[in-house]
Amino acid sequence: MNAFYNDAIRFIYVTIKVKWTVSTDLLRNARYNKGTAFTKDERSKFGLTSRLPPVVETLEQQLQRSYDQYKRLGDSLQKHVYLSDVFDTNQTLFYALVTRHLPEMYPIIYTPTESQAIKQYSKIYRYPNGCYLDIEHNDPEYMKEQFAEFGKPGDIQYIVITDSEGILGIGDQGIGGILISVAKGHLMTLCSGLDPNRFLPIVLDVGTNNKDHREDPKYLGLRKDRVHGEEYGRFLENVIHSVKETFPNAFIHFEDFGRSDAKPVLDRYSPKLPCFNDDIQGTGVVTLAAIFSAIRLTKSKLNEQKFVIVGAGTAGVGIADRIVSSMVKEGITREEARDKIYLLDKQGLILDKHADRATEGQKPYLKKGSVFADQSSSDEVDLETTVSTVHPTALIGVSGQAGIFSENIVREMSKHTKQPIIFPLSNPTDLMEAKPSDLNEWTDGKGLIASGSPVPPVKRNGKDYYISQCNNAFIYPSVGVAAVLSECKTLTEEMLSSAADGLASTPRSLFKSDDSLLPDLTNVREVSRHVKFAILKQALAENNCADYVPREDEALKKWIKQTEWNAEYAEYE
Ligand SMILES: O=C([O-])CC(=O)C(=O)O
Ligand SMILES: [Mg+2]
Repeated sequence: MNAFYNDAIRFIYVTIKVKWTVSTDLLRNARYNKGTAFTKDERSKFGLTSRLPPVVETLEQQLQRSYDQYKRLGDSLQKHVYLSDVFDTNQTLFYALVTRHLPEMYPIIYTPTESQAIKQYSKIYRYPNGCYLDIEHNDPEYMKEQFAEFGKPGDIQYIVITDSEGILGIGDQGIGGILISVAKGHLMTLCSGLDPNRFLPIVLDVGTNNKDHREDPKYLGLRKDRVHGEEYGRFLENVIHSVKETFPNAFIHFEDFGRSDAKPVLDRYSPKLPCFNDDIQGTGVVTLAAIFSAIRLTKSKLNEQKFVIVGAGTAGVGIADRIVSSMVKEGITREEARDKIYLLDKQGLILDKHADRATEGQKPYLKKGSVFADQSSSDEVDLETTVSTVHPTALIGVSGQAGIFSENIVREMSKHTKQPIIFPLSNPTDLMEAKPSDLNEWTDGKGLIASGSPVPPVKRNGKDYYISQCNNAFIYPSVGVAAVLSECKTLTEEMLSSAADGLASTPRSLFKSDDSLLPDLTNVREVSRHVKFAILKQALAENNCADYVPREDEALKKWIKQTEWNAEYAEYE
């Protein structure tokens, strides 16, 4: 009797406790929370009835309220914080809201507002955003335990890792870099349908040399000099090893690593496991796709172009390498292709005499200083001299130097080429190498312009010129999801080339206007299906693809669409 009584008490206690736990879990778990959209039945089943106002709403009604709240906010950073709160409380509502207002909210959750949020991370911090690994815990066993908190082996499919040294064009941001990993994940879902619950954002805190952060009493990361060299290498090796042990099928995306580590890290891991560097490969591929569109408009060939690339870091070298691969495919030698590309860093054109300071990635592009000896009064060859000597057909900026494409330079370039291709790609907006409206003016409307951050159309002489956004966001979500779907052993060069071809050959109906260089953001999901199709076809041709991937074109197209995650509420039993 006594035992029965005790059991009964325990039973009641456990039931209540379970109910209590479930209700708070459901409301506090952004993945499952539906807020006011929990049905009457669910409310009563999970003990939520008195925890919610009585009216049951649809997702549509919630979307309207959220959008009204969003509209009432003053500046972009406030809007960013608001959307982060929605994400942290109700993931379905977040993705449904941003999907509906993508062109408006994309610059808020991503570039350029993201850069303000990263700079101010420790000030605006409210809620942890992913996985934080610091170099003071440089132990693979510890790391595996931490990763296991985020899921079982099959749970995580896609991981974005940053070490925060080269965030956008704003450099070392320490712990705040977690938000670039988070933002990249949001776009994976919005643009290409990755299940957000299969995604893990990681920041590696190896210290920061950013004085502002180090001196900020609110700073949330390690207050020590950034670690480089062997210790850094061992730390990264432990991280990658532990990731692969815990989540063997996860694809790894490296983001915003510093210029000295980005390429060596990619070279170390890309032959061994499925991984990708967005700044080198993503920016390279999307820029090449925009170049393909531009030369289609100028009715010329890639091999007939001469490129001046300003900014010789990860993105600059990545773009140069991608152009070279395509030129080689068109039939010239690697050396001939490299001769057509002029790389400049902060000091100017990178010349043979700079071999000592050049990174491995820059070395193939060194130019003979003697060619410029007569043109330049100093030892260095600046951008103006390079442009007036070389007469480039394309000028690409990934320098982080606002305004470096000056009126003189652009007018000089325009004298020698009818439709100059000019891409100021530095992010965020205030770091662009020139304003698209100025470029349009200085080229008399003839310039084929694309920017890294979104800008409104340029209005001139009664005409609207749409400026395409040439941001890696047009490519990495498709590359990433295609790599996950294929379960490829490694991401090959040919798969990347097929991504550029896939993007450049998307149906013109998905572009804003005839002279747009890249498709319109509103159509990004549709565009991404074309790109994924191209990549998966290549993976199939290489036998680098799981057995379950359909072999036949129509079945493959259908399957790609079916695998996308959509922001809809599920019913709970
Ligand atoms: O995040 C972006 O907008 C593009 C990018 O990778 C960068 O600028 O580093
Ligand atoms: Mg980046």
